[in-house]
Amino acid sequence: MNREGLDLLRQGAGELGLKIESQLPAFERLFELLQEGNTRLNLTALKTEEDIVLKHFVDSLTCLRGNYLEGSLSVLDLGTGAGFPTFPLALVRPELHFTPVDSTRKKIDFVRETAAQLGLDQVVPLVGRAEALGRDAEHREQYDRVVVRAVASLPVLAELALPLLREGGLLVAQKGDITAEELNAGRRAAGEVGGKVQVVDPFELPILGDARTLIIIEKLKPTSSKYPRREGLPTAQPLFWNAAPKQAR
Ligand SMILES: C[S@@+](CC[C@H](N)C(=O)[O-])C[C@H]1O[C@@H](n2cnc3c(N)ncnc32)[C@H](O)[C@@H]1O
Repeated sequence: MNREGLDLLRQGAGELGLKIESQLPAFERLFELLQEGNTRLNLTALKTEEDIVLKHFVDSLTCLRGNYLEGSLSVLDLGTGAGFPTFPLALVRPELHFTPVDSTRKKIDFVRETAAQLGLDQVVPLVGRAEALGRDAEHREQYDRVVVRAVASLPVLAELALPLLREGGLLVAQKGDITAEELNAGRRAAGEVGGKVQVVDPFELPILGDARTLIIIEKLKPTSSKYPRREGLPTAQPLFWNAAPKQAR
């Protein structure tokens, strides 16, 4: 990473109230590994240094707003892709235990190799679909937190994530500008799967000013064994919502 990239990272993290001076070498290494991985595997659409620093690293760190990820918690990252938000969060919060999950094996292979290169023993990746893990006793109702960035609309996320959370656990969903319709469907879906939307926190991405919303859903009671529905259905037929299923942010 060049000096401009490091300055952007320092500044972006600083705007979030984070001091990351001692982690900068690890972020530089992550940047290199991501660039190598992109050349080999075409992992992410973001390729410029500024985009990777601001839209992957700083954007992932915004999940720390509101202090919902403090302490020695088990955190499942649903649809981690090339390891986001897991890697930036794991670098600045080493006490968190991460299970980054993705249905694409080549992405999880990359996440595993990268975690090993960065010495992040507390990051243990898993290939799988959230629908299957949510019905597997080894994973159902086992996690303190589910974090998610850029995977699906809020009603889909509620159905996929809430079965994985223990009672009292939180879904921390980092999204773009959310419409009233999506939020309304998300509230109803959360109720259906045993949760409640507790916080809707709109904010701007540091430096770029892009609209973001951090949504916190708390799991209040066990999820009905009806959920999650079979693979693909939560996305194809989102609970309480007829809008385009592919909307990710
Ligand atoms: C747009 S990418 C986002 C990746 C990453 N969270 C980020 O912020 O860069 C969405 C990822 O979610 C994964 N995904 C989508 N639905 C999933 C499911 N039901 N279970 C597991 N992974 C899923 C896809 O394979 C893809 O890698």
